Amino acid sequence: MLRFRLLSVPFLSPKAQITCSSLAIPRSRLRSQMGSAYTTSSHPSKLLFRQLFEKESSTYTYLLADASHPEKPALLVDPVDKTIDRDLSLVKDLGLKLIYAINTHVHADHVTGTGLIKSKLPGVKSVISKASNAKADLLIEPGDKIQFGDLFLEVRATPGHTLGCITYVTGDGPNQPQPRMAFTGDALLIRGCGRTDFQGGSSEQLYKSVHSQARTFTQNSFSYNTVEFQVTTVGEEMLYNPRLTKDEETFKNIMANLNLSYPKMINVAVPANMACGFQDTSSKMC
Ligand SMILES: N[C@@H](CCC(=O)N[C@@H](CSS)C(=O)NCC(=O)O)C(=O)O
Ligand SMILES: [Fe+2]
Repeated sequence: MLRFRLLSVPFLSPKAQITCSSLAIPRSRLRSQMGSAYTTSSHPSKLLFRQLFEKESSTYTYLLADASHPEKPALLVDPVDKTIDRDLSLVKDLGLKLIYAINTHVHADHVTGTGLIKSKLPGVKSVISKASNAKADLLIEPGDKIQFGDLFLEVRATPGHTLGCITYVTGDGPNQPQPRMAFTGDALLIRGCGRTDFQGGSSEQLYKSVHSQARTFTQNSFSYNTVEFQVTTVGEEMLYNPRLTKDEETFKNIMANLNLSYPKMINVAVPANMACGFQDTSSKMC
């Protein structure tokens, strides 16, 4: 049974909103796309969804909003410092009200934009897991529910890539988008998974957390991550993922022998991301 703790934000009405957009879309086309709700089945969906790319780190940010709500509340998942102006410009163009800037984890490959967003839009709340030990306005825990308009994201624990990694999952129930969408950060990648040799990483935890969460989804639920453009499904990964389809011991052996070089930003990004991306970690803005 999931424990839901509703996060309250003073200016947010009981209904919430989300929206997303790709950088590749010329600004002139954005307004015309705004009216088309993201829908993947005959089930009516109010979710607008955009995937945004940051080319230096090759990472993705997701913008989600409840387009049917009068205030069009929105949130950004894994914003990058370098692309904040672009993201906020898009939020403005689409007539959205950004209420949350959320991280899946303390990233090693880019500096988060959550602090910069707060400095430009003081009403926005930064969000990260309590278990990450990072600073944010809202320190979420598994079972929490992040409401935006009539839509919400569930908070699921998927630790193992780093300490306190979270997967955010679109809500279940009437008027929630179907199939469900999971924002997995770097926990589950397409035919891969996050490495486990960073802060708080554990191949045992990653294996267990991804498998236990996967069992709670239908096979056609979507999985979006921070480092790959395409979407995959939970069912596809449970069948074809070359790491996670192995038994746990084989998985641990694979993960112990990846021999990957470290991301070039790691020594800057990890300390800054403990405080919303600020180099001055005593900043009051986080
Ligand atoms: N040398 C690469 C390193 C890329 C890398 O470490 N990617 C991370 C996700 S970003 S924290 C990862 O977990 N990769 C898993 C994998 O199997 O590749 C670089 O410099 O970018
Ligand atoms: Fe990562």
